[in-house]
Amino acid sequence: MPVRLKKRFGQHLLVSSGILSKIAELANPEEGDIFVEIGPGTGLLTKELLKYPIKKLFLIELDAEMVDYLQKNLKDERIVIIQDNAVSFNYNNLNERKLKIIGNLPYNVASLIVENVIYYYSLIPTALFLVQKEVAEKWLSGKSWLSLFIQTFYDLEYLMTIPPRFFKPPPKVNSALLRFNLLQKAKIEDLKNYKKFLTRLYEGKRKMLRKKFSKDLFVSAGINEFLRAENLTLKEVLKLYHLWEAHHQETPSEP
Ligand SMILES: C[S@@+](CC[C@H](N)C(=O)[O-])C[C@H]1O[C@@H](n2cnc3c(N)ncnc32)[C@H](O)[C@@H]1O
Repeated sequence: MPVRLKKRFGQHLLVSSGILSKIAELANPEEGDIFVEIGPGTGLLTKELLKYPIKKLFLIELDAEMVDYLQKNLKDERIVIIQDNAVSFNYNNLNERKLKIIGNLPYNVASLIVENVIYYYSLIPTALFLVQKEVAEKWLSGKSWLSLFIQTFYDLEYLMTIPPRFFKPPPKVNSALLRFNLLQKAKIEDLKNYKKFLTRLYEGKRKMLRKKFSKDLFVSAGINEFLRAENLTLKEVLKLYHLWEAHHQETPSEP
């Protein structure tokens, strides 16, 4: 029985077999790999991945009806189906040391799902995500808190654009496939604190830096306090964060 597709779960299934097999290939599945697929839906991409000699494939799907469909239709001893929310999923609970992630993400919560993945970066050397093209461009831009948060840990590669006609039902927008490659050096220990700093820095992007943190912070970092967050490089943001973290500078300067 076919499954009823639900808008609230962002269910736009990728139905082009050529593109599905290309995406699986681009995920670079190797013998012995442990994969996690976020939002497997009816399992079309899942089946492509299972053609490779991977060791295990965890499927995280929120929709109970899809979970039921997968349980009945996908028979492979390497899969573990988990009904859970990828926005808050705890990857440590899988008890694996290394996970490769793949997902044609539900567009309404793609940013939240990716933010959650970043908290587990030390487990995840690489990830492949299909998202709304505009969202991919935002993550690549280096001009939003999440873009900086992602790029602190991962190098992003834009792999391809996929037009609406390859999905069922077709979304209104183009989609983009992005690869995340873990950067060698992790530079941050307290990611929640880093998020707190970044969201404050990028909130009201047009505001000058001096409105957001104490002037001393910018003097210590040698960064012009009259600049705006969107003008900063990742290196400068990290410099500011480490100084802020060390000195707990909280108060913005006087106007
Ligand atoms: C865009 S569809 C992709 C389906 C399939 N992978 C494909 O490529 O055809 C997104 C899938 O994510 C599931 N989903 C939506 N929100 C979710 C969440 N918060 N956590 C996990 N899965 C979710 C939807 O039910 C749906 O199956």
